[in-house]
Amino acid sequence: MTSPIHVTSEIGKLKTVMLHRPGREIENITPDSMERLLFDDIPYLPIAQEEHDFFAQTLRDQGAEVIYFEKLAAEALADEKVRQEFLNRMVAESGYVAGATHDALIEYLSAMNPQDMIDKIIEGVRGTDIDLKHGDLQSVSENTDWPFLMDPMPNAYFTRDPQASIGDGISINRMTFAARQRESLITEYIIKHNPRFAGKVEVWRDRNHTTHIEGGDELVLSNHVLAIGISQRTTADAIEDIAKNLFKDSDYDTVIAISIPHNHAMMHLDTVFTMINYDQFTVHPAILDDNGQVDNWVLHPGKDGEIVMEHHTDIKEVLKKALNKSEIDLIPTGNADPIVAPREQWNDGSNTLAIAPGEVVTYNRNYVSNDLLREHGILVHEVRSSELSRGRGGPRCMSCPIVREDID
Ligand SMILES: NC(=O)NCCC[C@H](N)C(=O)O
Repeated sequence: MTSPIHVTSEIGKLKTVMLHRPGREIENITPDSMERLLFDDIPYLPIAQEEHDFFAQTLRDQGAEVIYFEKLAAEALADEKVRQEFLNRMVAESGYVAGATHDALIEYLSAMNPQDMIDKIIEGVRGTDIDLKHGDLQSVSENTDWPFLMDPMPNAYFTRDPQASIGDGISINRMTFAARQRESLITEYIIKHNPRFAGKVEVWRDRNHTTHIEGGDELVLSNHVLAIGISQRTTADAIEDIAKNLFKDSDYDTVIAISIPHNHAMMHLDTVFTMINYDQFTVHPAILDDNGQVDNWVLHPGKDGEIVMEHHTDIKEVLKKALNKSEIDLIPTGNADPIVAPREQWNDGSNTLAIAPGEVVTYNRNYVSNDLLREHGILVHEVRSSELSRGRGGPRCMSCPIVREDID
């Protein structure tokens, strides 16, 4: 059976891509909750939506089918029994496994149609949304100075991270911070119950783990090579775990684990390193040492399902060998200027989304990086971002490829 997911590179022409349009969850961020919700400011929602619609239209204009996370979820939850099971798990993962608040949340959300319910869950549920008249000791003891019973999910528009399309399958990710962990529960129901995916997609690693991995760290470099960041969000043991699964059940036989700084600005590998052509990459200079080196480990299948690992530092040589290229062009963010590079990386100047070999979508605000890409022969489609980038993610972060054409 043909899988509805087919992604064997970072650069094959983008045919189908999953987005989430920012909603009221963005306006449920407060100065007090910003840091915990992984935001550095509170975007102005109407402009963020305008910018996101422009991004989506840019992808459509280049031939991509745009499908929406929130719509796929509502379709997946059409069946009453499935919806109840989902709701119980979502309320439990929001901190309520029994008691008056649990029951009131289930009652409140069950009364909605699937689309309204999923929109409300992403938006967040305030204490004032439900009438908790029949309080019990537990609900009285709950944290009443926090206005939400169920936190908003403002990072939902970064559809790159809760899952990753790899080959004809997917990794459904145990994410790192509580602010995002529930997003991949929605992904699980989309893959299991949405008619487009149900029963047709191999799951390389599911979210039922304690070790975590996020899609911003998972780069599909070819039909048998992955790069995975060892980052603030992805642990070495999760990399080994998914590598073992892929080596056993897929055509993937090489994983390049790249060690990057563990901090918020560079929370994923794709905030500092992306593939944009057969032999061209963007790279933030700060992840390389003075000799252009970076610690990386190349994983291959060993005997009896074990993994063999080689340590390297010359990332260009590793990429040339893994991708069978005679030369690799690493294009530095901000033209490696000591002021421009950190500024443009902060606003996701390295986080390009390739929509075809040598053709990318980037934020217009990173004009030094964009001009350098053009000097290296890259076709750059710029999208506006004054508000979207306040969430610390760019075009690659905001998109989950579902289908790309194979590259020769
Ligand atoms: N792939 C990515 O780099 N995604 C950006 C995620 C930004 C979000 N505020 C987070 O910290 O998870």
